[in-house]
Amino acid sequence: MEAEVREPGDALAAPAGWRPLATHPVGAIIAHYAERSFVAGDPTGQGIRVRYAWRAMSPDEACVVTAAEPAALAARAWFGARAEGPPGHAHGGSMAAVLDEAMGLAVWLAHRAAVAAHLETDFRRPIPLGTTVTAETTVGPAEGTGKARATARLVGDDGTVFAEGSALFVLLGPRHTFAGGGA
Ligand SMILES: CCCCCCCC(=O)SCCNC(=O)CCNC(=O)[C@H](O)C(C)(C)COP(=O)(O)OP(=O)(O)OC[C@H]1O[C@@H](n2cnc3c(N)ncnc32)[C@H](O)[C@@H]1OP(=O)(O)O
Repeated sequence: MEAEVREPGDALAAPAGWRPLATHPVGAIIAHYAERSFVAGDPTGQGIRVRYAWRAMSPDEACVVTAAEPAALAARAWFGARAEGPPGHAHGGSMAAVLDEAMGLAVWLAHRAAVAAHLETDFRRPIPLGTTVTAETTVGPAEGTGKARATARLVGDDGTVFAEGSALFVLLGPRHTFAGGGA
């Protein structure tokens, strides 16, 4: 039997100073993919609900990237009964999945479409089911032949850091085969 879990209500709304991802010219395209994804693609389900947001960045912010109009990406994420791992708490895989997708989409927004090549996660505190957290991301500049590093953390509304992630993304080019696909 699934645990009784508090619904997020308005808690998934963009934080103050942030706007829904679909209102950003590039973000609108990215949001289209997020709507289909395993992580954010079930906005009313009992697993993970994720809503992305962006804000403009000033050129002197630490994680400035190469986009013409630098933008930061964050997410509000809620963990429901189907995201359960330890009793009453979020599964580590669900936390890592939120970190992975938030970092990935932040790289898409800063650079271009990319896939994770290497992902690390530190789990700092268990997330009680029914909790809404903010996924904060940073993205570094493009490196080498086309890769970028990103970080993300899941932060509670009281400032609790539940998990931290870092990842290397490979920026997709003509030699890659990720467009389309499926059976
Ligand atoms: C809604 C949208 C979702 C957003 C996405 C969310 C993120 C995801 O979950 S993506 C899905 C999970 N990821 C995958 O399935 C990727 C599977 N892996 C692959 O397809 C390939 O290994 C791929 C594309 C990452 C790299 O392949 P390829 O481009 O041939 O790599 P390659 O040329 O060897 O390496 C490119 C660079 O990356 C580096 N690199 C590649 N893999 C790694 C790795 N695991 N660790 C460290 N460095 C690596 C290489 O050293 C090289 O560096 P440099 O440019 O300095 O020489």
